[in-house]
Amino acid sequence: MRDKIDLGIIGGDGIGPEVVAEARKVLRAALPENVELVETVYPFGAKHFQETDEILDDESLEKLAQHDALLLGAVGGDPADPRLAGGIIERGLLLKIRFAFDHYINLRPVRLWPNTTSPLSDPGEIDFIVVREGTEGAYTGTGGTMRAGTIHEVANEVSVNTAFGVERTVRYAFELAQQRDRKKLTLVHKKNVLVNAGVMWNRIVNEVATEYPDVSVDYLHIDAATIFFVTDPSRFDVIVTDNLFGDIITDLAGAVTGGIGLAASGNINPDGTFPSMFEPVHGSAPDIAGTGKANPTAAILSTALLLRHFGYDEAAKRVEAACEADVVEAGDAARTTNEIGEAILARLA
Ligand SMILES: NC(=O)c1ccc[n+]([C@@H]2O[C@H](COP(=O)([O-])OP(=O)(O)OC[C@H]3O[C@@H](n4cnc5c(N)ncnc54)[C@H](O)[C@@H]3O)[C@@H](O)[C@H]2O)c1
Ligand SMILES: CC(C)[C@H](C(=O)O)[C@@H](O)C(=O)O
Ligand SMILES: [Mg+2]
Repeated sequence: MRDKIDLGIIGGDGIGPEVVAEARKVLRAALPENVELVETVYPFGAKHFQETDEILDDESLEKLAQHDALLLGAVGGDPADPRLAGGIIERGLLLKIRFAFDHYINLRPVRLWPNTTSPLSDPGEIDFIVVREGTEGAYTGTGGTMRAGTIHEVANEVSVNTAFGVERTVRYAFELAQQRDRKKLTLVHKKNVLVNAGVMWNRIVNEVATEYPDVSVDYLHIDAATIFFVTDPSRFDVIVTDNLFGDIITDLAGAVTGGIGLAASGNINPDGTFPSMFEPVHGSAPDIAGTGKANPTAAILSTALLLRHFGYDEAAKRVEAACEADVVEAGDAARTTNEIGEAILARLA
C-alpha cells in the first residue's frame, strides 16, 4: 500500500467547503500513522468564477491530474445570477473533471442505518449500491438548439451510449455483485421507450451475465424502480444504470434512507490512469449555506470510499463505524456541521 496520498481538494460553493472541512479532519485522523497526507486546496467553483472569470482551464486540469485523488464538496452558485445560467459551473468544472479523468464509474452506496429516520413507514433492510455510468448518456453535451427563443424553438439533448462505455460499466457492476452476499444485479433503464439505448444496455447485461453465472439478474423500468425504492427498497443489491437515471435515483435513495446528508459517492477511474474523485451526492445547498445546518456525514463517508479505493480497508471501516455510531446515538438531534464532524472525529480517536 502507498505511504503517501497526494490529495487535491475543491471545496466549491455553498455548503461544499463547510462539509469538506469536516471530511478533511476525519480523513487525516483515519489514515494509518505512517501514511503521509499531502493536501492542495483549489478555489474553483461559482464564487471563484464570479471573482476571476476562471472556471477550469487546461493548465489547472493538468495540475489536478497530478494528484492521487480528489475530494470535492459541491459546486453551484446563485441561480439568480445570469452569468451562471446553463449550468456553466456544473458542466465546466464538475462534468469537465469527470469526463477528462474518465470517471466512468459513479459509485453510490445506499444504506439505512439503525436509528436513521426514513420517511418510509416500514423500510426494512436497505443496503444496496448504485453503479451509475459517469461519462455518457444525456451528459455529453450532444445536441443543440434551433430557432432559439422563438415559438419554433427545437431543443435536442441527445443521450449517447456506446457499447464500449456500457460494457465496461456493466462488467464493473457484475464484479461488484459477485463480491456481495446476495449477488444480485438489477439493470434500471427504460427499454420500452428508449429502444436504442435501452435495448443495447439490456443486451450487454445479458451477454456479460453469461460470465457471472452466480449473479442473478433483474430488470426494472426506471419508473417502476422508483416505486420499489419506496415500497420495497430491500429488493436491491447492485443497481446498474445510465448517467441520468443514476443521478435521479441516488437523490431518491438518499431521501428514503435518512437524508441526502448521509449519501456518499465516488467518481472512479478504475484503470487508475487518472485520479478518482470523491464527493457527497448532494449539491451546494444554497438554502442552508452559512447556517451550520449542513450534515457533513456524506462528505466524511466519501473519504471512506477514498480510503477503500487505496486499499485502506480498516481505516475505511473505522470511518464508517464512527459515522454509524454517531447517527445511532444522535438520531435527529439538531447539531451544527462542526458538531457532527467533531463527534465523528472523537469516535475515531
Ligand atoms: N456534486 C455537485 O457538486 C452537485 C450535486 C448536486 C447539485 N449541485 C448543484 O448544487 C446547487 C443546488 O442544487 P439543489 O438545490 O438541486 O440540490 P442540493 O443537494 O444542493 O439541495 C437539495 C436539498 O437538500 C438539502 N441538503 C443538501 N445537502 C445537505 C446536507 N449535507 N445536509 C443537510 N441538508 C442538505 C438542501 O438544503 C436542499 O434543501 C445547484 O447549483 C446544483 O447544480 C452540485
Ligand atoms: C451537479 C450535477 C452535474 C451532478 C450530476 O448530475 O451528476 C449532481 O447532481 C450529482 O449528482 O453529482
Ligand atoms: Mg445529482
